[in-house]
Amino acid sequence: MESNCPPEFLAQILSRYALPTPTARPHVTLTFAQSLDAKIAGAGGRQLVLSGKESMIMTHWMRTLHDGILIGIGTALNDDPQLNARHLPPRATPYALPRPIVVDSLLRLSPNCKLLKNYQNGVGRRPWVICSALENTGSEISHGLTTSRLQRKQALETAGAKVFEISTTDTQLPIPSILQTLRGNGISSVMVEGGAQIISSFMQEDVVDALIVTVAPTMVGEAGIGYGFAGSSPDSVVEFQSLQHVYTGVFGKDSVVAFCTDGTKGG
Ligand SMILES: NC(=O)C1=CN([C@@H]2O[C@H](COP(=O)(O)OP(=O)(O)OC[C@H]3O[C@@H](n4cnc5c(N)ncnc54)[C@H](OP(=O)(O)O)[C@@H]3O)[C@@H](O)[C@H]2O)C=CC1
Ligand SMILES: Nc1nc(O)c(N)c(N[C@@H]2O[C@H](COP(=O)(O)O)[C@@H](O)[C@H]2O)n1
Repeated sequence: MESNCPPEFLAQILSRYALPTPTARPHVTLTFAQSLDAKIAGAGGRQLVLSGKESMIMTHWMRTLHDGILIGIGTALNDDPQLNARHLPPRATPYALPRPIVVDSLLRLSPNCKLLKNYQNGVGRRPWVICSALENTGSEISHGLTTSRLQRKQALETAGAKVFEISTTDTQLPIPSILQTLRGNGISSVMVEGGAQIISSFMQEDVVDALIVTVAPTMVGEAGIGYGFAGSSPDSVVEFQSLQHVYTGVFGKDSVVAFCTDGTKGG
């Protein structure tokens, strides 16, 4: 256990994983850092370091608790993240590293990204890429992709990625199918780190067992990137009935608030 994580926080979060894993999907922890005005990135998607040192360590510690860590291709392309636990203090027993999972319908991920470089250098788990089983030529052209779908798949596999194809008729990959694929391939717990569209989709599907939000004392402004919820309107709010507040704490300058389900949903 890391000293940066208060025992009551640990107890609440770890109790989620003591519950039986749902049969149809992994345990899902949705976590991100936001400003006071609920932005997770700057104008045009500029990556912001919102978390201070203490809450960032908490996030890295959380990463080690999960089998997988999932992001959308928007975050992968924008941030080129590593998704490891490098901010944790060194210790004799290596930390468990989560498997990076990128949701990427069209296979836009770069074979030169840090996730693949780290894997090639033996300092990261093999990344998994989840894509659509169907080609979408219109979208591929609009994203300026010049190589064929098969060429992109082969380039990613050559670089070390494992590619999973999911059937979909939608422009986006269905979250339940993604989760089912992960569960079927040995992932019992997944930490979803964003970005904006992925956060919105997971909230929309109501498949979140733990929601852990770092709130930094920062204002980003209206041009910043936030997440949304299609079911909400100016006249109504959407309540997550199954999420109960379990912890609020101070990590350096940030507040971290955690909600968990009672473990009865998920099938
Ligand atoms: N503060 C924080 O904690 C964090 C901030 N960020 C920030 O978020 C921003 C990126 O967010 P965003 O651009 O929204 O990108 P996302 O990382 O949310 O990826 C979105 C893309 O994922 C693909 N996708 C496929 N299926 C789905 C689905 N069911 N739901 C949602 N997306 C799906 C789509 O691309 P396609 O159709 O090509 O498959 C979509 O455009 C960056 O600026 C980053 O810095 C990111 C993480 C955490
Ligand atoms: N917890 C947290 N705080 C912030 O301020 C952030 N910007 C993020 N971003 C997420 O972390 C990823 C970067 O991870 P690495 O440092 O490369 O390991 C980034 O892509 C977002 O998913 N998170």
